[in-house]
Amino acid sequence: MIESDPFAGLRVESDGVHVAVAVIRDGQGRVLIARRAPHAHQGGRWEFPGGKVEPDEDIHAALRRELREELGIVPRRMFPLLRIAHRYPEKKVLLDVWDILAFDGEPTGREGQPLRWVAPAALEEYRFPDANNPIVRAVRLPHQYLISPQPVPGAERDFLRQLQHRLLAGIRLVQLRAHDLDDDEYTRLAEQCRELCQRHGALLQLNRDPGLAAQLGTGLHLTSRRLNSVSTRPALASGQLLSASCHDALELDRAEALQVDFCVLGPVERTASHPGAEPLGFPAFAELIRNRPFPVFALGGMRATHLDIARYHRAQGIAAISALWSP
Ligand SMILES: Nc1nc2c([nH]c(=O)n2[C@H]2C[C@H](O)[C@@H](COP(=O)(O)OP(=O)(O)OP(=O)(O)O)O2)c(=O)[nH]1
Ligand SMILES: [Mg+2]
Repeated sequence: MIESDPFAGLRVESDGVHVAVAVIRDGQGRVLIARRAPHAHQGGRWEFPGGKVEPDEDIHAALRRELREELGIVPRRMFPLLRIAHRYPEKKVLLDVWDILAFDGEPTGREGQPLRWVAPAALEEYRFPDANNPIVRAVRLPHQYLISPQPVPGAERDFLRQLQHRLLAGIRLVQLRAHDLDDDEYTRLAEQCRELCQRHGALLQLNRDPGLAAQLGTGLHLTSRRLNSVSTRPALASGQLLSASCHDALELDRAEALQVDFCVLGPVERTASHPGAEPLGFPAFAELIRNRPFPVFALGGMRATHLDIARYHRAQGIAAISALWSP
């Protein structure tokens, strides 16, 4: 079954060339890439399969046709991933990127193009067109972002034990949110979390001053207040991700200006942790993240069962405290 797009039927508002792009995954989580013909636009670079949407097509028809023509497969289950408007010196494109989770057939390079199945972490080794950077980032991120509850001072061991359980259960992206700890307590706990996360191949985002993340070599998560107060992107080494909390279009604009690697946006649903906040709902969430060149997680009242509806609305996935900490 093909998941429909909440924006299907809407004509593309960009004046760029609308391109259907497929992130095709196999059972091991590897992603299929192809090498563009030498004389094509962006020739010789690696790409995610796809091509231009014809004037009489919607995005699903274009994906089905391109995947049949280029690879000989039929997509069965897909979610929208990102839409990226990018201006090359010679042309503008709007990459409409879809995650293909199930398909029929065995992909072959039907136009003679070399194909490769690549682990997400190895995508960095390939040269893609410049517009593809957000796609590579989204492919490498998981679909669940665990935000820690406030650790009780003195009960750090219980906290770390629970974090380990969650990592063993498959959590791969964690934010240490602990505003109640003083700087020394936070730093000690952050070092222990970093070690645990490293051991499980998970990414850790520190929600503290930027210097600590730089010093410990972790990612950095900006609260919306910090997002609004920093004027330049905090210095982090490559591979250390910058994320931010956003509530509205202005904060998403700021995040975009700082070139964040990903965001959370909410509250999408009513949530016990912020009872006064008016929820956005998924349609407004989808409208706010439309054409943002970075992955966005839905936050606020999310449970694991919201994952499909969130992804249907083009979220990277869900972010949550209690539902992911003690499900
Ligand atoms: N398919 C694909 N196109 C990309 C990617 N990144 C990127 O910038 N593009 C650009 C390059 C091209 O300008 C445009 C896609 O055009 P295309 O050459 O694949 O179009 P097509 O399959 O319809 O082929 P044709 O009709 O031009 O022969 O989008 C990507 O990852 N995959
Ligand atoms: Mg193509």
